Amino acid sequence: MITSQQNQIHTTISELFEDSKYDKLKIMKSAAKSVFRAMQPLDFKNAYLSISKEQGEDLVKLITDNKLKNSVEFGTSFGISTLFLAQGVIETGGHIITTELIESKAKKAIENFERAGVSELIEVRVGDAMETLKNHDKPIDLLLLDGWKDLYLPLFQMLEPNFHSHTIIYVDNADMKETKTFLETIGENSTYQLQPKFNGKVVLITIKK
Ligand SMILES: C[S@@+](CC[C@H](N)C(=O)[O-])C[C@H]1O[C@@H](n2cnc3c(N)ncnc32)[C@H](O)[C@@H]1O
Repeated sequence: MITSQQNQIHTTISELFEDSKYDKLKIMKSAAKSVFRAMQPLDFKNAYLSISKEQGEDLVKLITDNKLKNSVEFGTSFGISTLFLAQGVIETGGHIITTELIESKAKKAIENFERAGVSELIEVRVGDAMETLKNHDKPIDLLLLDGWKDLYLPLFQMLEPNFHSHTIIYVDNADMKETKTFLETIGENSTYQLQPKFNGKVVLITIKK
């Protein structure tokens, strides 16, 4: 049963990666439009901006190796990373809360989760993560940060009461300027340890034992 479900997820992920090959062009067009102002999520309403296949496979391993169940994701986009999370939590008996600001993206992601047969594992919250996750009061085993970088710190601080000794925070785009500032702040806190991966594109934050 799990195998056929895994195949269905795998097929959907492959189709989405195929569709995402036009992302570079879309990103360039959006960047050109926003020369005179900071780029905003809406500028990328048609772009996947997804994690790589290698990162996704690594996330699945991280979940299964550490038996992570309760996952929270900031930044769903069209759902590629969420589907990798689903591949992991199917094995551990867990589930996912994911949140996306742009309604049309969330809608498409929900369709993709249905197509992959994993809707029952995923709760999609549409809106600003600072609102949709505001009253979260359940233990978080895995937090995936992959939304707008200026929110990494406030969101981390807001969700911190839900962390426990085995929580893993997966920080994507760790090499971006704003993320580096966030990581410097977290690095000053003796509670946490930071482990770079993928040549610094990703950093894992864990609780010091
Ligand atoms: C890098 S993309 C996420 C890619 C996705 N995790 C993947 O790998 O397939 C970032 C997403 O975060 C969303 N986002 C930006 N600000 C947000 C906010 N305040 N709350 C929720 N989502 C937000 C953007 O609309 C965008 O779709």
